[in-house]
Amino acid sequence: MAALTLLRRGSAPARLLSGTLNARNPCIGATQGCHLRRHFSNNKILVELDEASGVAIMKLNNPPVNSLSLELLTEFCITIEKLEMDRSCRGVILTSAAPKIFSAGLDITEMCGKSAEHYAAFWRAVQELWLTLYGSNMVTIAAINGTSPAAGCLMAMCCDFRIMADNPKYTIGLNETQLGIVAPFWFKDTMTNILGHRLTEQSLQLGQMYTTPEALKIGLVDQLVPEDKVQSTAAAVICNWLAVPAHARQITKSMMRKQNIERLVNHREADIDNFVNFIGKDSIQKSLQVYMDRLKQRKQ
Ligand SMILES: CC/C=C\C/C=C\C/C=C\C=C\CC(=O)SCCNC(=O)CCNC(=O)[C@H](O)C(C)(C)COP(=O)(O)OP(=O)(O)OC[C@H]1O[C@@H](n2cnc3c(N)ncnc32)[C@H](O)[C@@H]1OP(=O)(O)O
Repeated sequence: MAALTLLRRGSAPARLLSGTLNARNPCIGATQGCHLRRHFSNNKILVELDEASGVAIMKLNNPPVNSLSLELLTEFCITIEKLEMDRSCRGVILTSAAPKIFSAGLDITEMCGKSAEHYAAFWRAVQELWLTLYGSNMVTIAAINGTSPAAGCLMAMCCDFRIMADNPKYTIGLNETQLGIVAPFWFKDTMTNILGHRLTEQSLQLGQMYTTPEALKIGLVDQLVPEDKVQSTAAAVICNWLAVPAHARQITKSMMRKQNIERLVNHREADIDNFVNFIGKDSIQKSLQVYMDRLKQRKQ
């Protein structure tokens, strides 16, 4: 099921009309203390939905580093789709349950020593995550409470606004070339829409990981806050976004993202074939193995 919410759902006005929230200030219920919270979780995603504010906090919970395994990717998409269908939910704050790591990106072990069928299923799930999150009608805020390489950075870039913990140890960026692999065109397109062509080219070629002040300076993140203020800032920011008339905001979001989304939708199978051919090459498998070995050696 291709999750192309922004394109395929003509539901913005319906969602707006059926909302239980104050149209001028959707967070007003929350500030008046009428909290109705629903918790639900899959194995690897924790969700707390505050029906008064219409905001769900979605925590990645795949220790130790929130690597995006096939299982996590699948759960992620199911969760977003479930929230998207839930009339009491209008915004999502995406964050990590793991201390110091937002997400280590794709689970490299899913891309090593497996069958072509496995690589195809894995890549389809990665595409689905991007289509679901980038194409979401909901307001999405990334509360980046730790380091966020590669697909971790991609998830954050899919959101409408990025708040990062101002910790000198944390970094963020698309580092694929450092692993000897290549960020696909839709990773590139997502970054280009945020940073522009020149900076994206440089960033991707170098596989650059940015410190938090660097990320703020180039606009990869929108706001830096002390670590203990990440969640409260995200809650305040999402209220501002939810205060905008939903149908107008959603149509605008769709207008800005539609081209990129259509490009992947129209080339989805070719992109999977490319990935399977690329990742199955002996030289690429060797690069990934060397990278994993280095990661493990760092600890010794
Ligand atoms: C022509 C083009 C056509 C098609 C496109 C082709 C290809 C595109 C392909 C792929 C795109 C991929 C995007 C990605 O997301 S790749 C993943 C990139 N991720 C990284 O580089 C992060 C690597 N990890 C780290 O840097 C660090 O682990 C850390 C900074 C996130 C955390 O550091 P810590 O010191 O806190 O923790 P560690 O001890 O390093 O790690 C703990 C544990 O976890 C394992 N691990 C870490 N990251 C991953 C990962 N991404 N996948 C799987 N496993 C990971 C690490 O090895 C440790 O395991 P052990 O405890 O030693 O068993």
